[in-house]
Amino acid sequence: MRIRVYVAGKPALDHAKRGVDDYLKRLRRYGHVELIILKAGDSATVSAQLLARSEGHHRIALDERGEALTTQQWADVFEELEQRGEVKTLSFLIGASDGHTESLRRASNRIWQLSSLTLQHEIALVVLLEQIYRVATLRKGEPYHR
Ligand SMILES: C[S@@+](CC[C@H](N)C(=O)[O-])C[C@H]1O[C@@H](n2cnc3c(N)ncnc32)[C@H](O)[C@@H]1O
Repeated sequence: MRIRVYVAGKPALDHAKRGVDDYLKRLRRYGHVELIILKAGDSATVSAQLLARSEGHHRIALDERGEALTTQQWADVFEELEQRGEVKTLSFLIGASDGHTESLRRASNRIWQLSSLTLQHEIALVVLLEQIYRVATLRKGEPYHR
């Protein structure tokens, strides 16, 4: 199962860029995780791009009001989707500064939060990549996840 992470606008904050590069590099050992950077814009434009680019994928929208799961629960969902074998691409969708549109929410398979705090989208991206990395190490029984 491939994992794609969609975000609008290239990370501009220095600390976020370093975090993104670090986790993408670490994730190379664990298979297909791809970051796709879309054109920045308002909520409606970004949500429309996210929907178009993730057509046919299993969509997980990231939203501070979403379902709060533990890292182990994320790993269980990844495992279950892989076992079912129906999902070729799992896509995480990060929204614009005004968040996702209602139609994107409705078209998503799941809506997950990273915390109940509102995060700057580049910070949300770093936290998301770190969790994807943590799940990968957890599933392999590696010591990073303690
Ligand atoms: C600045 S936030 C948008 C905040 C916006 N006021 C809202 O109500 O959604 C930009 C994007 O970062 C992501 N994000 C920010 N905080 C998050 C959190 N705690 N959990 C999950 N995603 C988050 C979401 O994808 C969100 O659409």
